[in-house]
Amino acid sequence: MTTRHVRGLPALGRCLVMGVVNVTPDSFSDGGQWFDVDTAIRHGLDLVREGADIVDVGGESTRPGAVRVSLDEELRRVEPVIRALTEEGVTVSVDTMRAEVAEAAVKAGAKLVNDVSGGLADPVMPRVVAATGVPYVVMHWRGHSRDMESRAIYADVVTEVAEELRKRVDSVLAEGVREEQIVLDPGLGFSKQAEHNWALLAGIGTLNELGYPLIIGASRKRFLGRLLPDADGTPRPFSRSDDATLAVTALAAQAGAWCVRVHHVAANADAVRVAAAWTAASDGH
Ligand SMILES: Nc1nc2ncc(COP(=O)(O)O)nc2c(=O)[nH]1
Repeated sequence: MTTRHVRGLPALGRCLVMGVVNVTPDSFSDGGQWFDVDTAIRHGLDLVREGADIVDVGGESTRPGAVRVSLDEELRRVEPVIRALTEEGVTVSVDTMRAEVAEAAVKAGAKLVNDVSGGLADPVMPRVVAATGVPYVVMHWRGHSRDMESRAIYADVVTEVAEELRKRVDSVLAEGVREEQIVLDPGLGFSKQAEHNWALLAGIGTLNELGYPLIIGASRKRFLGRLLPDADGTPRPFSRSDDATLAVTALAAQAGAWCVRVHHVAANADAVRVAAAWTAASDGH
């Protein structure tokens, strides 16, 4: 699945690396660092130099408990960054749940719409994505940040997430989105407890059986910190979770992820190449 081509996006025979530029004051893992437009643009270019194949630009924090920003504020944050990075030849995705932001982002040059709500937050989104024709990330989601944790209840998380993603795919296809536009994402950390995230990572093969490219977004998330607590039991902070992210990247790439969404690009760009070399050698046997 890692070599699957998604229209308008690089096809490199390996898992792609999507670098994150959160133009927000409050994202959980890097809130505020790239809130200034010029800083965000420079950071996006740095990520490409580090090896990012795609730069994901988001203007609204999706961390648990986050309060939504206005449409105008989200547009103000992302549009200039997307336009400037596109003008520099960068392949840009827009991380948004809003159809109007997605439409403006594609007009500014975005080549992929990354919708953490999978079309549930804004019912107009699938029609807008259908009209633009760009690839569309349908992520598994069970509600907005403010109360997503109350919905983290599963009897069999892999089966249920796969089934709910299948339903979202059917719904967006019915709105005119084409099969070849769809990319799926299990939504690690979104209405999931740590054990659910690990089960979904172990279930990448099952999720791939849905038949669509898969993005994995584990970078710096809390379940990694909880796995690696400090001596006093304190979960490792996100700022020191890049090494654990790297291990997930290599394993996810080898398990068949189409793309990983990460903050620290350079090391993860190495990890996907290691996974590709290892897979190529094992395929040779
Ligand atoms: N497709 C996709 N998009 C996402 N956007 C934001 C976050 C939250 O993490 P961040 O605040 O560090 O960006 N996670 C995902 C994810 O897992 N998958």
